[in-house]
Amino acid sequence: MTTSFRRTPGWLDWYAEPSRPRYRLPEGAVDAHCHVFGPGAAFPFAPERRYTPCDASRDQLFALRDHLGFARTVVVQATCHGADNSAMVDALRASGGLARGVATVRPDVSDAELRELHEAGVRGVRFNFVKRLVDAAPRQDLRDVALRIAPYGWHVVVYFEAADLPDLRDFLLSVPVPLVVDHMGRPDVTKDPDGPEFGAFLDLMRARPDIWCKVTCPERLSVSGPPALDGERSAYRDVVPFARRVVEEFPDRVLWGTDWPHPNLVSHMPDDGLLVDFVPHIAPTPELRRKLLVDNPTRLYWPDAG
Ligand SMILES: O=C(O)c1cc(C(=O)O)oc(=O)c1
Repeated sequence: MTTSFRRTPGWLDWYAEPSRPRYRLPEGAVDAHCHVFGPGAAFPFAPERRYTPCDASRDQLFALRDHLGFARTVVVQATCHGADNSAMVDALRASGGLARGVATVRPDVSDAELRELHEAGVRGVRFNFVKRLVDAAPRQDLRDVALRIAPYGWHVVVYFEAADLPDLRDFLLSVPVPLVVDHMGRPDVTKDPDGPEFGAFLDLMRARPDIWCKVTCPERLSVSGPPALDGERSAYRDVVPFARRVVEEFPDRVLWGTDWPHPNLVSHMPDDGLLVDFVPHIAPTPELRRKLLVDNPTRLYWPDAG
């Protein structure tokens, strides 16, 4: 019996025919933030999910990787799969070592499960504080998880909104493993990049040398646009000052990714080829782009590759 899942009303499927980027990605470039969704018939979506996506399979993810010119992939567990990491692990196992993963685990996860996840290529866990996506786990549970994964050398990927940073800051700084912040902590880009809100995020980055930042998801944050559609090679201009600030101040601990298949977008679905052309606007030199796309993600996820 195959379970059929009905997409959340208004769901936007990923962009079917992405352009080729004009910007030619460097050798060894890593898409450091993307997901797989099911397919639902093989990997049912979690009952506690807050949305029901379209299918977005590992093979479709790898085809996009090759189309855009990435060499490697970091597959991040999507909240629609809860703590059932099987779709993500399946993608890692099918990748021939070209994909690493970030899992969602509960505090009672067994050591056998952690070892199996590590063997498959998982190198981190995700703590999600975005209220529309999950009921955030109690802080003590998250601390327990961090202690469980520390022996594996894993890090913690955190997803939060800028308004919640003041309340989260002390907890984040207490996590005893490296942190990787998704989507710059979702700044309000109508505010001043030199203002107190983004300043609080930059201060978090300055507080510890092992806090990394994904300068990702301009399509989620932009108010001004223009969208990465119809050949637009200079998209989401209001996000550029924020991302560029992070890249220039922390060049050795920034990462970039497509966020394909782009869950929960409502205004439009970006052409992933044009999204790649956003990168030169935020990393304006070849050296910064090599750090952002190759050196940093390789050091974090493939430390033995060198
Ligand atoms: O903003 C979002 O809706 C979103 C959701 C997820 C997820 O459901 O895992 O991941 C993301 O990176 C962003």
